Amino acid sequence: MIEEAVAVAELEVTLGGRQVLDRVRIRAGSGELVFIAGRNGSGKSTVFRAIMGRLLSSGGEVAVRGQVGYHEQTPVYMPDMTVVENLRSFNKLFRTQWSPARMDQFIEELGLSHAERSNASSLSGGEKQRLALGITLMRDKDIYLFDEAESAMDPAGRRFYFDMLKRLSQEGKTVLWISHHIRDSLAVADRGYFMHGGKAYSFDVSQVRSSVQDYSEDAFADYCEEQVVNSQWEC
Ligand SMILES: Nc1ncnc2c1ncn2[C@@H]1O[C@H](COP(=O)(O)OP(=O)(O)OP(=O)(O)O)[C@@H](O)[C@H]1O
Repeated sequence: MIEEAVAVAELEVTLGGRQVLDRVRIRAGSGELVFIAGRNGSGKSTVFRAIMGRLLSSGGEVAVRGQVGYHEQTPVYMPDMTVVENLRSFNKLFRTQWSPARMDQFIEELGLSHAERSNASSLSGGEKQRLALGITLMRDKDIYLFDEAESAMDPAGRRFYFDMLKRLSQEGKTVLWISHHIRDSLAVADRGYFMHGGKAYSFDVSQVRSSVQDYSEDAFADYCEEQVVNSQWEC
C-alpha cells in the first residue's frame, strides 16, 4: 500500500521500448503547491498522463482523493467560437452557473476583455493560454494538474497565473504544475520535484531558494543535477 495523501503516485512507464518513469514517487498533500521541474523529455508530462490513467503501458499505483482537473500542455478551447462564446458554452457544459456579471469580471481577470469578441483561433499564443486557463478554472476540482499552462504568457499573464495558484491553495485545493519558469515557480511552491534519469527527486524549496544564484533554466538544471549526483536529494 502506498501512503495516504490527497494524491500519491508510484509510476513505472515504458514508452517506445524506453523506461521513461522508473518507480517515480510523487506525493501531494491537501492544499499543497507542488512544482515539477526537469529538462525537456525528462518525463514531466508523462507523470501527469500516468496519474490520469491515459497511458496503456503504465504500471505502478495511483491513489487520489478528490476530483482532478487536468490542464494539458496544448490549450483546449473551441476554435470557431469567440472568447465570450467559449466561456459561456463551458459555463453551461460544466454547470458552473456564473452570472453574466461574474463572467465579465472573470474575462477581465484573465486579461481578455480587449479580445472578448475575437475568435479563439485568431488569439495570440499567450491569449489562447489565458482562455484555456479560464476554461479549466471554471470547473471546481480538488486537485489541479497544470502542464506548462503559462509557457507563452507575458510577465503580467504569469503574475496572474502564479497568484491564481496561490489562491487555489488558500481555498484548500492541491496543485501540481510543470513549468520552465523557475523563479516564479520557486517563489510559490511548497515542495518541488526534479525529474532526472527516469526518477523524481524531491527537494526542499526554501533550501533551494536560499542556494540558487542563477534562476535561468539551464543553471537551475545544472544545480539540480549536481545535487542528484552528490546524493543530496531522495527519490
Ligand atoms: N507515446 C510515446 N511513445 C514513445 N515515447 C514517448 C511517448 N510519449 C512520450 N515519449 C517520450 O517520453 C519522454 C518523456 O516525455 P514527456 O513528454 O513526459 O517529457 P517532458 O519532461 O514533459 O518534456 P517537455 O519539457 O519537453 O514538455 C520523451 O523522451 C518522449 O519522447
